[in-house]
Amino acid sequence: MRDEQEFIDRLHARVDALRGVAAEGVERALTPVGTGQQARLERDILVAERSGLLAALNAVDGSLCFGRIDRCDGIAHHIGRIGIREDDTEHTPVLIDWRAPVARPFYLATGHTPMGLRRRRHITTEGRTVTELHDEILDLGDEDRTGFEDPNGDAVLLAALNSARTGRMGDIVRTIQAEQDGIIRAPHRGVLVVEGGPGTGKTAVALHRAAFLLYEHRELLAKRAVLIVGPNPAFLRYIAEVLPSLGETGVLLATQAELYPGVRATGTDSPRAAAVKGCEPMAEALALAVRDRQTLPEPGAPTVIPHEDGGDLILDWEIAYEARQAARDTRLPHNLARPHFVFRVIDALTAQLVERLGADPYGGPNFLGPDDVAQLGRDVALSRQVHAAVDELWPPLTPEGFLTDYLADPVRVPEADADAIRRAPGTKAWTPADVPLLDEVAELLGVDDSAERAAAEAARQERVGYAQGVLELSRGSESYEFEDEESEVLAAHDIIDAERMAERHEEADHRTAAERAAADRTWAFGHIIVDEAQELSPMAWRLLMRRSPTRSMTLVGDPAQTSEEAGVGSWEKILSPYVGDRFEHVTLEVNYRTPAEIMELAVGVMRENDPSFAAPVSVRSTGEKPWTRESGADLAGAVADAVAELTPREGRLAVIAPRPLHEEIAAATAGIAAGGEPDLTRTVVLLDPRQAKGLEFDHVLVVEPGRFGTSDLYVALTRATQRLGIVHREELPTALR
Ligand SMILES: Nc1ncnc2c1ncn2[C@@H]1O[C@H](COP(=O)(O)OP(=O)(O)OP(=O)(O)O)[C@@H](O)[C@H]1O
Repeated sequence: MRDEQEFIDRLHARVDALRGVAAEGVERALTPVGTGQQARLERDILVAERSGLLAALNAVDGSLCFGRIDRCDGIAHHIGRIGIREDDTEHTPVLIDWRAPVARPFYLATGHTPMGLRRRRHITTEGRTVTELHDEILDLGDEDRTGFEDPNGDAVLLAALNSARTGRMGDIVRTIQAEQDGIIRAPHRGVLVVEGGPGTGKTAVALHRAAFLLYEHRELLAKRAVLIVGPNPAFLRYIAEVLPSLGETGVLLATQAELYPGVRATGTDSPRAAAVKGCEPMAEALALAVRDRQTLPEPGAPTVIPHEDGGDLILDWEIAYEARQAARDTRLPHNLARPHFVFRVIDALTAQLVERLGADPYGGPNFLGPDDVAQLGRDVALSRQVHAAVDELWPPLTPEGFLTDYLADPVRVPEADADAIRRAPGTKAWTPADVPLLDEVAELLGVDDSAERAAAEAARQERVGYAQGVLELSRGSESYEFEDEESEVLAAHDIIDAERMAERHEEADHRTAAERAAADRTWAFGHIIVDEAQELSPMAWRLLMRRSPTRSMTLVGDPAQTSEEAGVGSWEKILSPYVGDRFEHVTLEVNYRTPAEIMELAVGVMRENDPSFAAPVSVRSTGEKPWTRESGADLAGAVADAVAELTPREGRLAVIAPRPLHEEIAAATAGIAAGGEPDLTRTVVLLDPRQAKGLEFDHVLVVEPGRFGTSDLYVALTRATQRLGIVHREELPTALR
């Protein structure tokens, strides 16, 4: 204990020193140096790196080192959340990052396959104080004993599983199990699907895989960022601490609702509307609806445009049809093909004008020369009326504007579907299911950013102009100030030209890759991790696949817990359009959360419909049977009583009840956190099954389970790590009776 404490003290002294250096580094990197794109880019990267290092050092402070391996060859390594090196010329490692290959035996070695280890030690610390050691002897011939031997070797795991919950997920880096380690470090570069029942550690594994990939492919992922998609904001808050505790900060966590920059999807859809918006045929419907906006005048009823020469320009069906065909033939998105349409129309109308003004009444060649024709073309191109007529036929569209119109009057879908998704007049808020549609439409429309690019160039020119002014001033002042001196002093204009000076004054972009990615719809992420992947609709998958052109993804989920109607039940169905059958599929089989007694009940519910349903095996049992209680007339009162009984002294209790009962329960139960996004760190929270997805609590009270669908009930029953109670007034589902 004393040896380990000395080591931890030395380690922290080193970390404190590193923290000082990193803080100073950030400061220094922030002061502008050098000129030109490259220098600025390097500076930004440096700032991001140093800030990341600082954040990492701060985040892992609590339990920096958690293990040690002693090899048979006499070498020992301490294992921790991040790697730390000595300040010597060799940069000797003091603490090995858990992700380094050297650390791997810490997770994989067994008495049967010791991987060259003599002993594995788990070190528990509180702050900077060592409080416990657990040793496992792996070389059975070794007679040395430390007195800290753990006879079963799983005391640390069981302590972690039994510990009181805090309302925030913790990392599992101390106790990653061998089957999980294989997934976390999987070398597979494409799509990796991780399937497993409740509590098998899917979320934990996904987050540790993110940390591993950031370590293994640091350079690429620091530039391209990692995106983690979770089912709802409460879940993202629940997992938000895990990666920082592993020393990783540059990751973007988002729900589907946040994946379209500039839009906050605060509205809600009925399950049916969400299902229709999410289904695959929506893509085709939107594509056709965009084409519908490329219209033609009725044959025989052309658009007549008065022109300044006193005559009319006739935009008829033939002209528009040919222009439309030519524009469509470019296969460009709507807004980018539009200029092609416009040019064709202007050409045709100019030809009319040339014909009218320059025609030789005696049948000779046209009087007008190329310059006249060009001038007439410009006149047509500048005519407001021509533009109005063209806009009518091929309007410039924005994704938000188009989708607003579309949802007011959905076309190209069956009547019943149109009824389901039609927005009530006056509704403005976007819903999460609208986000993939906005993205789809943005793709179909394309962004004609020529105006923005022109503006950016104009702004640059302005900066150059300003810099030139400054340099001229300095030239002017030179003759004045240094008039009589034979000075060697270099003036500004001697060492820098206006272009460079302008660049120097450009705003430096100090955002991390994750921040930049969050603001850019067309960002290609280095890796995407999707949790509760079974819930995403085909339209949402289209959006995500656009964000991952390299198809480097980890998808975790459990089809048995699908609650969204739009969710895709089978991995093959989700993935075959994008990667065919080229994806890896692994399954986790052990349930680390739910005790065997509770799991037995939950599995019974699933077997009602599917007698062959297979569930993961619980790693522990508590001896406490779940109980059910009939409430009599006063359901809310019975819930309040049960809450009083179950509320843990330490840890958390969740009441999982159908949404319509929430108001009544919240009113009867003092101190319960309720609402759309309740604070999960409070001792007692009220949730519906969908809010409870992915979360866990020490104790759970399920209310009126007869009202839940099968998969929602399965989710609700599998949230507890210790005790489960059920209160009901209505009849119980058969499996719970
Ligand atoms: N190796 C491990 N060591 C310690 N705790 C673990 C380990 N693996 C999983 N756990 C714990 O088990 C619990 C369940 O893990 P997690 O939430 O990742 O499961 P899940 O498969 O995502 O569950 P669900 O599908 O129900 O959301 C968490 O508290 C997690 O910390």
